[in-house]
Amino acid sequence: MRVLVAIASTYGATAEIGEAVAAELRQGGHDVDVRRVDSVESLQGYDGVVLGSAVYIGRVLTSARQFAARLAEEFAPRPVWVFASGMKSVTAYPLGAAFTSPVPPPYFGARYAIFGGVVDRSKLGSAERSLIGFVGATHSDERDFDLIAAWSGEVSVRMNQFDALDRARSAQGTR
Ligand SMILES: Cc1cc2nc3c(=O)[nH]c(=O)nc-3n(C[C@H](O)[C@H](O)[C@H](O)COP(=O)(O)O)c2cc1C
Repeated sequence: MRVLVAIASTYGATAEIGEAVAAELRQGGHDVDVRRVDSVESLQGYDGVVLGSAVYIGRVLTSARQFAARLAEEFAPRPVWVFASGMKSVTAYPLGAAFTSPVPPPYFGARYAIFGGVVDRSKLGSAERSLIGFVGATHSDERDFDLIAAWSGEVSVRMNQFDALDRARSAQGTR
């Protein structure tokens, strides 16, 4: 499957998670591009999408929501997987199907995997530094790349199932 990993990231932690997801999908035989959400003008040429965003003050980034809204019509026929990176409500292993299945819109409305992210105080301004205590996020790197690989591996298998179904439908002329 030709896959777009579209990322909304302020300080780069989620972008690096996106690269790790892409590496695992490539291992599964998929052809993958990782791009910032703002730079994607169309989903033409992609069979599926992984959308990942950082969480700030209890919400995924506006750019991720805008991306989903802006290309809503193009998303419709494509399977979409969603993850977030944050320091709270991190999804535990083992991952259930609810976390590894493609999701319908609105993309951050249903259940989705939340991976531990990064808070690097040295990159933050004074307002953000005072906010991290308020939201309960602490200075650390909580990314679990084994968990991210496990999630991506399951997503990769599901993508292959979609691909097989798509081919079968095309062969029968029902697509
Ligand atoms: C000001 C600020 C607010 C944050 N608010 C939340 C939050 O509400 N919930 C959460 O889980 N993580 C929160 N985080 C943690 C970020 O989601 C985490 O650092 C994320 O990995 C950052 O990704 P990025 O480097 O791609 O921007 C916050 C971090 C900062 C700096």
